[in-house]
Amino acid sequence: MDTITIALAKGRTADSTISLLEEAGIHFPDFSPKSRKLVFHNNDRSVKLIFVKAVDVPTYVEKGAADIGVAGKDNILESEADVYEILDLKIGKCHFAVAGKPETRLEGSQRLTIASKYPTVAMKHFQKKGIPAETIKLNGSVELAPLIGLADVIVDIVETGTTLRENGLEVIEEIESISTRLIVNKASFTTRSAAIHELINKLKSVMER
Ligand SMILES: Nc1ncnc2c1ncn2[C@@H]1O[C@H](COP(=O)(O)OP(=O)(O)OP(=O)(O)O)[C@@H](O)[C@H]1O
Ligand SMILES: O=P(O)(O)OC[C@H]1O[C@H](OP(=O)(O)OP(=O)(O)O)[C@H](O)[C@@H]1O
Repeated sequence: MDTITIALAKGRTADSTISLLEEAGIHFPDFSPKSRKLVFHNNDRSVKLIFVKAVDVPTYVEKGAADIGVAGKDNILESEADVYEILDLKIGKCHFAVAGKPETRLEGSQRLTIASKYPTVAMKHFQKKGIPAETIKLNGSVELAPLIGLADVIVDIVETGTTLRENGLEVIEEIESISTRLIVNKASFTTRSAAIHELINKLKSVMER
């Protein structure tokens, strides 16, 4: 039997994604949220689940190491991976925003320095606005950058707004909504069409409930 490989983001969206797959009738008996195991099979071994860093999911799918991926729209946009985005799983909801100190103005600046875990998204956004900008890539705690003068503003994920608020920052501009998406490798979409569509349809019917 042909096995479909799904790359799933470790981290905060993993448990909800597993629950969704279980609701769709795809069970992983060995899975436990605390486990350090990275590879799981479903009961009939038709689906293999691999756990990868959230940021790496689009790469695994683009390169064909996984047929399907479950990743945040943030990482899909940042990677610019050449994959099909098929389904919005409506989990991990948040949005991209430009944020900074309350007095910060974007317009009229000579050249903005933007700190972000998402430099490609940030640069594209400011290019579209016609505002000269340079990016500094950070890997976390991005909210620190405007506070200590490393950058004028940040482009980051905002969910509840707590992290911004507790650091005296504000949303200056919302960029776009983020949620977890199902992506598919372009070759697999053709060569494994039946198995992939079966899985997509199972997930769709759970989403419609
Ligand atoms: N505060 C948040 N609220 C809701 N969804 C979020 C939030 N932060 C991130 N996400 C979504 O969840 C996905 C996984 O986030 P998670 O924090 O687990 O991974 P990460 O940002 O790569 O962190 P780490 O570097 O610690 O592994 C992100 O790609 C994004 O789509
Ligand atoms: O609006 P909120 O609900 O406060 O959520 C937003 C925060 O969550 C994410 O950080 P994460 O927890 O992944 O930490 P890190 O990127 O700083 O490591 C994001 O980068 C923000 O800092």
